[in-house]
Amino acid sequence: MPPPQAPPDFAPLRTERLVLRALRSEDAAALHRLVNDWDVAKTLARVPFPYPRDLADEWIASTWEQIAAREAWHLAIAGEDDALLGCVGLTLDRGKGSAELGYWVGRRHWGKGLGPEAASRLARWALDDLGVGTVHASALLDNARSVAVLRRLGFREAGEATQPFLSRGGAPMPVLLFEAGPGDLAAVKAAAPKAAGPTGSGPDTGGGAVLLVVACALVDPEGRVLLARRPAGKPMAGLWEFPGGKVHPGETPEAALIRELAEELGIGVEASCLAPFTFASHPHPDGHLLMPLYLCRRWEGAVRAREGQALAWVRPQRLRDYAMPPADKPLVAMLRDFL
Ligand SMILES: Nc1nc2c([nH]c(=O)n2[C@H]2C[C@H](O)[C@@H](COP(=O)(O)OP(=O)(O)OP(=O)(O)O)O2)c(=O)[nH]1
Repeated sequence: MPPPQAPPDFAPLRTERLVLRALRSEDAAALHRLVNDWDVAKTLARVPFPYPRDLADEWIASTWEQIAAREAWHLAIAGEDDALLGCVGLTLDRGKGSAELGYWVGRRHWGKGLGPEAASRLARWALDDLGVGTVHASALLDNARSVAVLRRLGFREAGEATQPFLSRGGAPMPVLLFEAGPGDLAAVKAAAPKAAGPTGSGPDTGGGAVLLVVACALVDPEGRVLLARRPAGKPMAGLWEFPGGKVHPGETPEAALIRELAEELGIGVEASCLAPFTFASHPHPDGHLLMPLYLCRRWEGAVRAREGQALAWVRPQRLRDYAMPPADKPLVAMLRDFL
């Protein structure tokens, strides 16, 4: 049978913000641009780096064959405007009645939870519509963010393994294995704050989940405080904030902050150098924000913007010149008095 020349007739899967559809020939240039990026490729076992442009065309055609043969569903993650944001894939193991799930999202679209949103939709489709009993997934052992995402989706840890990574020239890399059955993912559906939407968990109802975010005022030897600007595409983009982020399930606030400071600023911080200072408690679209703020004057390495965010070292008296989220207002006043 000649290979298919056009995308198969696959009924797209939809999520709140995304469409998961068959890849098209026109996606090749965007796919190449997004995946030919070391920060994306390094976490993927089956993607070479650098990624040749021709491979994008070949890969897209091969996904059509796999869908037609009902062997694998490698789909485009598309936004509301149909633009390609990343890919999510499912490979069936008919013999075992299971499927392997994987996904990646282009760097410029990170930080919005798009990968987990796509992955959980495709995993549910595998369990509900394809009828597999187990969905497997894996993450590099040192990729704390991916590991936390899989746990948050409801995946259970199922051991460790070593897997060759094409992106690293075939080098064997330690990975954590995960699996989920129908019950696991159903539980996540109920627990995911974003899936509940603003109606069920609105800030003023008092019934919403508490969103635990940790933040840090890094203070340099001149007494200036570091602010970071929220990048375009994130909620509250353009506002200045204290570096930090959400506490993942199973993490302590200190561990979460150490992880965020390493990811965002490339610095190493000891838990003993994080001094609890105060906290913010404020309504938030995803529930109710509870944000401990730590002070830190000692860290390892030079602060640099690892996620393309603007950074500013600001004298306490000038903090009020920077537009910040409403939750931060009382924190700024306390810092000004204290420093
Ligand atoms: N880091 C930080 N977040 C703040 C501050 N003030 C404030 O309202 N927030 C809010 C903004 C966000 O809604 C939330 C932090 O979530 P985030 O999306 O930045 O967290 P994250 O880095 O874990 O990102 P992601 O994985 O969800 O993309 O807390 C602040 O000073 N620092």
